Amino acid sequence: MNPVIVAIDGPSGTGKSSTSRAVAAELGLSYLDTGAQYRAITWWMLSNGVDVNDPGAVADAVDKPVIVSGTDPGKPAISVDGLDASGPIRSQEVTAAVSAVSAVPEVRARMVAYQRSTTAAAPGGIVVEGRDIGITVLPTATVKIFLTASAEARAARRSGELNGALSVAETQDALIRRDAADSGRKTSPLAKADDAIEVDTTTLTLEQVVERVVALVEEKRASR
Ligand SMILES: Nc1ncnc2c1ncn2[C@@H]1O[C@H](COP(=O)(O)OP(=O)(O)OP(=O)(O)O)[C@@H](O)[C@H]1O
Ligand SMILES: Nc1ccn([C@@H]2O[C@H](COP(=O)(O)O)[C@@H](O)[C@H]2O)c(=O)n1
Repeated sequence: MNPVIVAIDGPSGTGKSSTSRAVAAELGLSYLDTGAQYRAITWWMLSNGVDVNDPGAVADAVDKPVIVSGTDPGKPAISVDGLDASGPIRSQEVTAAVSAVSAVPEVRARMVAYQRSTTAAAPGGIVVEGRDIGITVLPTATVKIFLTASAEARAARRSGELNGALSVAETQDALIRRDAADSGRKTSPLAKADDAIEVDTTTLTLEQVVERVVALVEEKRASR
């Protein structure tokens, strides 16, 4: 039987990473965080003096960094040129620049090829999370989920994580700006696939979301 491939997309802060890791762990699947890859290439561009607002300069440098993603849901890992990048890719500087870098078509082409080869190399199946997985990266995924949540709920969740570095209102503005950039770009924008199942997480606990997604995957597995 073909391996189970689960695509989880949605706007920022809807719970994609937390849900995807827990679902993969529960079902014994691999896990791929594609947002971490776009963050990693952005971190490399910033660290190497590339103007992230110049698409030509970003495209010229696209093949230079060596980015390697781990696929163990219990131990998410990402390295750039052999260095652990899991901390620096979460900085505010990277978060503010990532939408500009990820809009560059050459960046997307490189990342999508890597995401597809990682999926093909996961014999037991995989959960892949991002913005364009269901439509562009893995259009034949076994199950497609699109997570949503109100802007207020997402901002409250995120600002709790940032230990007060930004107010809830500032966090909400930043999330809305990033979603607008990600939804508005020409190449492979953030969007829900027609055959994706939408799960609104606003009033659900993480455990409830995981339970729902696991049930949807099990249902699909049983009907194959
Ligand atoms: N259903 C939920 N209820 C409450 N908090 C949640 C829920 N799901 C996730 N969270 C919390 O919200 C925060 C954001 O979750 P997570 O990083 O999984 O979202 P994301 O969609 O991957 O975000 P981004 O796209 O910005 O990387 C985390 O602190 C997480 O623990
Ligand atoms: N499939 C994807 C995944 C992510 N992006 C871009 O990366 C940014 C960071 O993603 P996080 O999930 O870590 O917040 C996101 O804002 C997008 O710009 C993407 O383009 N495609």
